[in-house]
Amino acid sequence: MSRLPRLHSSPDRTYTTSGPSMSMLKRKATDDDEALDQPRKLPAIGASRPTRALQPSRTASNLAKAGPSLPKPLTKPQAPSLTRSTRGTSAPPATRPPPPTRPSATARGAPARTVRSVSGRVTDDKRFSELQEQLTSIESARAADAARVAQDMEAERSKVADLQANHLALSRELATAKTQELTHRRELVNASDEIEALKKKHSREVHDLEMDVKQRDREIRQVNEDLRLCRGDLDRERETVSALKSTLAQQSTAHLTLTTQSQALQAQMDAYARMVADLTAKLEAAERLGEDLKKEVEEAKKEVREGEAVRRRLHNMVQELKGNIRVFCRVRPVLPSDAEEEANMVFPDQRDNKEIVLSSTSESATGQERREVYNFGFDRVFEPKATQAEVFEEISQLAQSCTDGYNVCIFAYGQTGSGKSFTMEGGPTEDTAGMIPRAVDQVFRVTEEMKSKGWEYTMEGQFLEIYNETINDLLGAHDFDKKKHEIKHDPKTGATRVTDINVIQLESASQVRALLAVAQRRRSVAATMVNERSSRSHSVFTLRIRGVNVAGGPDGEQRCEGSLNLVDLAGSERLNVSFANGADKERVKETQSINKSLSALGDVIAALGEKGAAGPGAETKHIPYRNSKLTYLLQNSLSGNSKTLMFLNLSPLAAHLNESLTSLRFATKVNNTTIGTAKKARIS
Ligand SMILES: Nc1ncnc2c1ncn2[C@@H]1O[C@H](COP(=O)(O)OP(=O)(O)OP(=O)(O)O)[C@@H](O)[C@H]1O
Repeated sequence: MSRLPRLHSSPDRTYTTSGPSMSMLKRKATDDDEALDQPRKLPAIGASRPTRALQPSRTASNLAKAGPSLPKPLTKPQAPSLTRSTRGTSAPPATRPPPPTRPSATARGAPARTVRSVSGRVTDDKRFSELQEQLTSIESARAADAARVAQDMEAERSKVADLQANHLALSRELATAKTQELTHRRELVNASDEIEALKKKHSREVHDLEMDVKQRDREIRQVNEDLRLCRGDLDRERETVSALKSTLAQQSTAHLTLTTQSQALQAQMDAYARMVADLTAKLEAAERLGEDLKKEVEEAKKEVREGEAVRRRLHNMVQELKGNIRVFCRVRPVLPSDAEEEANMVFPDQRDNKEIVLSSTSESATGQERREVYNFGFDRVFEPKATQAEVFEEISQLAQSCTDGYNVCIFAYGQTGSGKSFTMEGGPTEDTAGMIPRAVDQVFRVTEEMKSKGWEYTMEGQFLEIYNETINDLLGAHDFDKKKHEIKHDPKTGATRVTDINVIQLESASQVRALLAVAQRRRSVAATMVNERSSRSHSVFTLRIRGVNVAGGPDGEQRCEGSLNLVDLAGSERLNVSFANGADKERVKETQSINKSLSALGDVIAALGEKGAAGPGAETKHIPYRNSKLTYLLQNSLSGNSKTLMFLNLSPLAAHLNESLTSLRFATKVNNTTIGTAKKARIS
């Protein structure tokens, strides 16, 4: 607010010339005018200056002060008195020479009085005219002063008028300012309220934002965790995809043929194929001929089904003739990493490939060189140069049996590093793919073909390992399976179930391969002195297959259920080979557990052989399946209508000769065993 000049509140205030001069007032007014443009401080309402008494005007005082220099105001000039007593104040000063003594009238006579009176009158007239002049000048000075005073008065009046006008304007301004102040105060109050409300709103918003930020932080942490898991999954998926890609590349040119089927069966099959073609042609013709020929079509269909039943019976017969338990021996090639000497192994039977002969030389006590020769015969012996495709050719029909409703079990047995995993799982390329992926491919291919004969199949798979007599799910959600699994057999259906194990519906061969890759990574692998990445557990891949034929299959059967168990056994080496120093207790425990389960497997096979040899009536013979988790799990695949194949994998190195001989003797025992109804032809 501007600092306005304080004005007397009373309208009748009298301004005197002792107040601020005009120029000051003007300057002040100018300052005030300028100040009006600025924010001003308004005077407090009702404040007023103390009223001052009206002062004599400067002109009057000036006049008063000019006393000594100016003649005193004059009274009206009077004629001089002729008597002393009538002498007025205008008598000449005392210093004046005393007037001549007047002679009395009697004494002086008239002429004397007349002289004296004329001279006095002349003096007085002179004096009077001087006074007259003084008076005139005084009066003119006074008139001039009066005019000046009047002028000053006029100026003061106009100033007063200006000030009053100014006062009025300021009063109005004050009133306006008050109104504005009130408005501003109201606005201020409103603004304060608004600010308060805004502050509250702001603090609410800040609080909300803080909560939001915390929520976002939590979400970010969650998202980061998800991201980490996703990255882990992605890495795993990438590995799977790369494995799948390589597998796919292998499969693109894979060509598997079934050549081990007997000539007779093949001829029969061809005949039936021709017959099916004829019947199909007849069927088409019959359909064209209409309703009358439907009966013939039905008969033709029946013949097709009967043909399929005959094929199955013949196929089964061929398998049974080959023996329900068979042993294949496979020797791995010498690897670039093998530093040791090669063992002496020969394969004399080049036509049927059923023999292997090992020989060793040692020095006798007498210093003579002693040569020992060991001759073994099996259903088939594969030399180191045998390819995966050649090996699979021999087992493909066995794998196919599971689509006909049989339980099939294929083992790989042998010491660590002898090539079990290579045989069962194989390498990443198409050529090196092992028995499991090839068998799975074949099963899917066969089930596809069987669709044309009315069969619809569903398949499911599980993959587990037995490590230290504990079952571990290889297809579980996590790398380390903490669940406790139990093996349950259904005596009515002969089905085997493992509790809490992941059983996955299988839709395609590639899906199975992806699962196998995941399972393979999880297998318990530990370092030993013999093989850097030695598998110290038994892995069991089980593929269960269920077929439904609504129209009825061979022999009118409408359902069949089979299983394919592919077992990669842990290394069979003896304790003292792997752990000569016995330092690693965990490894010693592993090996003891492995040896226990492998000897339990041998015992079960031996007991089954004894039971088979005893013939009918030996049903009650005890088979020690429960002696190990492995034999208990495979109980239904080692007896009854099951078909069992054991691969004996051998190392070609001389350093492993003793282990190889131990394995060969065990395999011979198994090979000499007869299980079930079929008699195995012995060739040794
Ligand atoms: N037929 C073969 N052709 C080429 N390489 C082979 C063959 N058999 C085995 N190998 C190689 O020999 C090495 C050992 O084989 P593998 O791991 O299969 O032995 P293993 O018996 O399964 O051993 P473990 O008991 O430790 O699992 C591997 O490097 C494998 O690739």
